[in-house]
Amino acid sequence: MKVHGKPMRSIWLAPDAQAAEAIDQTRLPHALVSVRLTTLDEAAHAIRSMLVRGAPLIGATAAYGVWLALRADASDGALEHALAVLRGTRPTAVNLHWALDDMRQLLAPLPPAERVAAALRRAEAISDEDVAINRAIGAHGLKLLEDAWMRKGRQGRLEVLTHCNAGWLATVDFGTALSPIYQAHDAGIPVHVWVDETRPRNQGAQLTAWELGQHGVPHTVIADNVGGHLMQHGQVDLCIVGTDRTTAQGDVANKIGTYLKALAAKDNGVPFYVALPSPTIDWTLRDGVREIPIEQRDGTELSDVTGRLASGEVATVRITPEGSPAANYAFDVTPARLVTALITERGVCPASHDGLLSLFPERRGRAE
Ligand SMILES: CSC[C@@H](O)[C@@H](O)C(=O)COP(=O)(O)O
Repeated sequence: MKVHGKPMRSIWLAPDAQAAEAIDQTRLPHALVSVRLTTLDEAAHAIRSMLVRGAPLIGATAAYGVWLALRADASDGALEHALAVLRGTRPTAVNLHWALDDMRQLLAPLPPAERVAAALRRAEAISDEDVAINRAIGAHGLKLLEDAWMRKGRQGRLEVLTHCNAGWLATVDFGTALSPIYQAHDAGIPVHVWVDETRPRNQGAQLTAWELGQHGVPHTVIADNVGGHLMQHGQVDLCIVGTDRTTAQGDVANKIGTYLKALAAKDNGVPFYVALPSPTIDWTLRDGVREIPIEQRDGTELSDVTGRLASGEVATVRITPEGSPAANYAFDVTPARLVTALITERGVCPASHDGLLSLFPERRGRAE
């Protein structure tokens, strides 16, 4: 996507080809700065502390992290160590495991002398593939938005609600949930986006609002609890969110609070779409509520809030009483029955095992 008129991705190879560079998302929207990742530890830190975040971008960063590790030591032991370190950074997004399994399959059989160049090539390819996938998700999702706009009689605005950030910042480019929105906006559909603030880390208020603003998409930030009210009053035509892990039967884990939006959508007859690239499908799992590991993060993300003071200084302040413990569940699972359809790079399908197999027939009959 473009920032200040210049094309930009969320992660890229540094011009000197000695590091990966990524936007530091903890600094947005107050500052657009990049961070240089030169070692395995820096890549792992970037994922763990959410300088980079969003399932597809976590996967791409991990792939670069393997390359960075091998530059220091390309032995079998170093490769296994790098994979283990990166695997331990965040538990819910399965794209991380997908990327690491992919890197291992490619690199383990190679002689150590060939591993560094091969790792970089594959990390670059994973990034490029993510961009192509998200463009295709946008094209398939656009048809749904066009249909919704037609159903509305092309009157007023097309009102879309999204949760968290599943835009280009969460991927290498274009985003998943936001990709159809960008394409619809570019096609002249008057889209307006209700942006859930997405406590506690405020990815909606800080990242989605920034992204949409950069692209000129009309949007309004709302507190997380507003969506149900808007849906009851006919102010949401459809919801689109991303996902960090989708099971083989179509259950989806996404940012905490997604489930409540899906319940409200169901109660109000509002279509609830989930956009995902195929590396987000975990074909080994069925029952998302019982089987998907849910990340719990430090309670300070809840008790402390960061923002810009009137002076322009960015500061972090505590909002809860000293001594009150905070529980910080980062994701929840929306059962497939609440999902109207899944939007993938291969097309749109029902959120079910049969639906997914209709788009990914090569998985049929495979031992999960
Ligand atoms: C295309 S991104 C899909 C999800 O990764 C996104 O919706 C999300 O929940 C991100 O969570 P985060 O904790 O910011 O990594």
